Amino acid sequence: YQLRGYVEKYAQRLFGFFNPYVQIKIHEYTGERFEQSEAYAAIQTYLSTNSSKQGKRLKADIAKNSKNLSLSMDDNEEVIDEYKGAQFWWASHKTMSDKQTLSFYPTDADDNRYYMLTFHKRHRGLVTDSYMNHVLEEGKAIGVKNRLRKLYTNNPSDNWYGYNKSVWSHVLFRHPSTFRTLAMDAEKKKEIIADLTSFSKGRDYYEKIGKAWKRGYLLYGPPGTGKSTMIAAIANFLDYDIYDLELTTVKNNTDLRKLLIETSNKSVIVIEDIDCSLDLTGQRKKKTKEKEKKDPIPKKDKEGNSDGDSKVTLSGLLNFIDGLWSACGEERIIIFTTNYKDKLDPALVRRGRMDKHIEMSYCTFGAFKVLAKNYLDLDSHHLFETVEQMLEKTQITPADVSENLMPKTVDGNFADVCLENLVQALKDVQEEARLKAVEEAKEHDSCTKDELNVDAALAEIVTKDND
Ligand SMILES: Nc1ncnc2c1ncn2[C@@H]1O[C@H](COP(=O)(O)OP(=O)(O)OP(=O)(O)O)[C@@H](O)[C@H]1O
Ligand SMILES: [Mg+2]
Repeated sequence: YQLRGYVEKYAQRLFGFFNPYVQIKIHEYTGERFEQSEAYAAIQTYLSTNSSKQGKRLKADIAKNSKNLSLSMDDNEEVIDEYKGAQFWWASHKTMSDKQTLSFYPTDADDNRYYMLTFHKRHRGLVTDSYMNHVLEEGKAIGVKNRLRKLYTNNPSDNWYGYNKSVWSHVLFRHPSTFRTLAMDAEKKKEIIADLTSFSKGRDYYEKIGKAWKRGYLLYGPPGTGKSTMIAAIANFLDYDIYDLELTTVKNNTDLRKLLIETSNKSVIVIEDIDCSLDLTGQRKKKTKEKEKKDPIPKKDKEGNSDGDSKVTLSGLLNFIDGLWSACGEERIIIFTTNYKDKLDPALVRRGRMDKHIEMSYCTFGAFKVLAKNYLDLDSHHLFETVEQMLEKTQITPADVSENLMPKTVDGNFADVCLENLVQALKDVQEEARLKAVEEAKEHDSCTKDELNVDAALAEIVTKDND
């Protein structure tokens, strides 16, 4: 053995002297952990694009968390990669382990796979400076594109230490909403898409300006105007995971922070109906304390629990979004939705926390045209003009419009029927609004009359008193 060791050592030295090539080995499993090394996985995905074109013997498999069948090199195959004019040879090898022991947990780790990168020694600088990073980043990016996306929800804080230890649980995220199907004015849509695109490509920019790579969106508008639909469209557009945070089940600020830490990069963190989730209308903490002083018995919340149930405070939430901890990940979008923007504390929606405020409005003609195209495959119709005129004066949500555009009968030309239904619905809404306005006017009238009466009565009393 000793002799063999010596011979190998010197033979390699001699060989190295004449051999102009450098080799780098990347093992599949490293160290004690039986977990595939990140570098190996990234290289595998990177090479899969190359090897599926060049390789003759390939392996097909569905990798963990991936939606596509991926092809990779079989053992002892080789592919050539080119980068900045230099050539790189990648080969996949396997060494059988010479351990004679039986393992309790037979894993793939027993036969050691590795990639061998070979390149000319004049490219050594290129490899250490940029090629390796290029391979890893590209590989990771392809991996992210191929992965199955997930929709997470937070487990109630109470369950974290029991049987189910994780703070988030997930299902696969499949929502068909896209920006194409989202009903909205074309201009506004374009602006949002541009904003998202520049965000997702903004790694260097955010680093340059010294800001954490995250962005806050506030979506506000009446129910049924497409806020949730927009969130799904954003996640689909950027290929991000979604974390749907249910604030009412988070016990306190520390737990909130823990949830934040456990989120992955490239994700959308959503808090829906932020105005209902917390008593954020109470402004900052000081004011609630003042209230408590006046009102020493703890108030009960909607479910009848006493105040101690969720102790997430406004300041806790502010820190969640924009505090020091919020920078512990990157490429994250935080979205709040609300029906009443004015109810929210200004500190919560200031720029930097909620960078972009998007109003989801009642259906406009532009939005209607998208719906008509989606639902009825129509670009124009003689009723469009009527609809346009009516939409200008009517407040109807895209949800109501789309309901009317769904065919309910099979007979007849259903585009005509649907549009007629819609016009009728618009008329109904207008009539309803008119009646409401009349009623309000009446009420207002009687109120002012009552006030006048009270004033007169008071005046009478005062004069009597004076007398
Ligand atoms: N802008 C829109 N584009 C396309 N579909 C829409 C749009 N707005 C609403 N819809 C349709 O109406 C339904 C309700 O929309 P959504 O759930 O997004 O409303 P929301 O604004 O989140 O309401 P809420 O405030 O009650 O949560 C969706 O199923 C969707 O199909
Ligand atoms: Mg919603």
